[in-house]
Amino acid sequence: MAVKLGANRYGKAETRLVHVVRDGPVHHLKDVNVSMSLSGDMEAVHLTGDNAAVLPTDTQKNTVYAFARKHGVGQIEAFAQRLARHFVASQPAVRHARVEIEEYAWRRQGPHSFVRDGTEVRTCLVHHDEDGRTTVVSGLKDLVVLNTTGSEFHGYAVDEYTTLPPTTDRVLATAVTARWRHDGDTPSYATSYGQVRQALLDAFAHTHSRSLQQTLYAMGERAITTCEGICEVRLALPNKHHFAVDLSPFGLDNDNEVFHAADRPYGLIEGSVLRADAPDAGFAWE
Ligand SMILES: O=c1[nH]c(=O)c2[nH]c(=O)[nH]c2[nH]1
Repeated sequence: MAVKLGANRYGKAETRLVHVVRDGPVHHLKDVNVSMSLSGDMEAVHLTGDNAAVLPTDTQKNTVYAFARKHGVGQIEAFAQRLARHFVASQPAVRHARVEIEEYAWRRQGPHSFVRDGTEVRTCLVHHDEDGRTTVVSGLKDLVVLNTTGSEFHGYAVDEYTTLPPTTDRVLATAVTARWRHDGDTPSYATSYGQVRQALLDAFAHTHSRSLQQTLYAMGERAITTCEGICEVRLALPNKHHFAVDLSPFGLDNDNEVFHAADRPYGLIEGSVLRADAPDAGFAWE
């Protein structure tokens, strides 16, 4: 039977880097998790055990630390591009690099004191290939938001297994995972991040929701129409259900005041919102 090698990539996953910039008595902190995958002419290592084309994943990890020392970290999108370009430019067998970074936020408490800022995580995904094509996707995850009213869900399809009561007033809560694709030059990834995050929050807070799907579209639309340089937003919104507790056994009413915050199962609403003339995504999301 004829067998051949299919798609493959390799790299160091989850290099945890904490970088302290000592600016006199005032220190600055970056806390990131870097994962990379390299691909290219890797037939020999798989088929014959010839490792000549393989830059060890251990070296990749060392490069992350060395680059932090030499160039600093800065915006994660820029750090990821520096790493991706380095591997494609310096290793003849490497034709494509994929670098994914998560950044954990620390809020300043003093000149050298910090407190972890909630659960929210900033993310990026960068691809760079030997033809000089670079794609940049920025994002965030675990941004937890909740509206205590302004959310309805009724008029849905019904069959013999439907028991969900329609509602015109419910709690709407989710942990936002959002990723947005840049097309063209984004002058400042820091500014862009703040703008998109705010657009997502504004749309969540100010949309009178008839479904989480409608809220998802409003969030993506707000980001695309108000933030320069992004052409597509992908969102994943778990519906963190809040069920009003039946307090009638205790002779108590419950007018949407006491809820059971259910953990699982949860509805998972996912979708992409694009500028109508968005260019082809190529390998950006891979
Ligand atoms: O906003 C919602 N969308 C759904 O698709 C759905 N399904 C469900 O049971 N509750 C909800 N809520």
